Amino acid sequence: MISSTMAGPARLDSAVRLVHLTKTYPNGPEQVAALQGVSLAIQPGAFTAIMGPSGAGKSTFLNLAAGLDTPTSGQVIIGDTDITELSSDAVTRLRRRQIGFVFQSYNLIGHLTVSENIQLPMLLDGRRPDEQWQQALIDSVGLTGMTERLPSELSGGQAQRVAIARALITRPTVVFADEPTGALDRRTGEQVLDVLRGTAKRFTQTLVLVTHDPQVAATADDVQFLADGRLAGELVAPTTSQIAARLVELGR
Ligand SMILES: Nc1ncnc2c1ncn2[C@@H]1O[C@H](COP(=O)(O)OP(=O)(O)OP(=O)(O)O)[C@@H](O)[C@H]1O
Repeated sequence: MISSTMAGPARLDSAVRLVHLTKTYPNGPEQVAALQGVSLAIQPGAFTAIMGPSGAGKSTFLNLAAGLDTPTSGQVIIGDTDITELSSDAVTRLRRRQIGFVFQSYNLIGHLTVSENIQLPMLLDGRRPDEQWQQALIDSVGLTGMTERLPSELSGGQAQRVAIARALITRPTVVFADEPTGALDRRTGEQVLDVLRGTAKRFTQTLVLVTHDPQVAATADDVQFLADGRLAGELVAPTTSQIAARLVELGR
């Protein structure tokens, strides 16, 4: 699973490795230190939840780890590639091939059908979608028969299933999800989480998920806590109440 002590030099068996990662945002004349030296290694196939109080740096962590944003200093290593050494075009290519990202707000393209939305990452990468794989994904996330609908004709849960299929169409090695159940009611959120976790397991993908919800985090292999931009402990296979207690300590 994860260990912050595993984040030292060269470990090729990590799916994602962060080394002394920092991110500082300008805020008028001041600077906001959103991440302050985070080192972490995540093993292939692990399901890791990231938790912490509001403003702790969770989204920043995820955006940097997924190559959506660049760190102020430190390294992000996906497989055996240090993406902080790549050009932005090369990061985009690597992201399109190895990384899937699921946002809280689905981020579907309104005038494209379900099927077209799912195919988009392949088309943007100049590749033809594998029809068998696409159908397997559609069936796997429970969208059979809905492929010609527009996003406006979907419920929130269905829209998030489309976003999950879109994240997986490129067969990424790592899937990052930022509050993927945050906009859904509990029952729909649980179903969407089952889909995300189930597909990640079936296709041996590493899953890194930011959540505020202790029940969601309790389904992970382990939970990493962030507070004030720093790692603030780990719980392996925790219960919901252990997670809730830790969040209270951190002043959620
Ligand atoms: N683009 C930005 N410009 C300036 N400051 C930012 C920017 N993005 C994030 N921050 C600041 O960095 C810190 C960490 O933000 P981040 O969104 O990563 O926290 P979070 O743990 O995801 O919070 P939440 O749970 O509320 O979503 C906060 O103080 C935030 O205000």
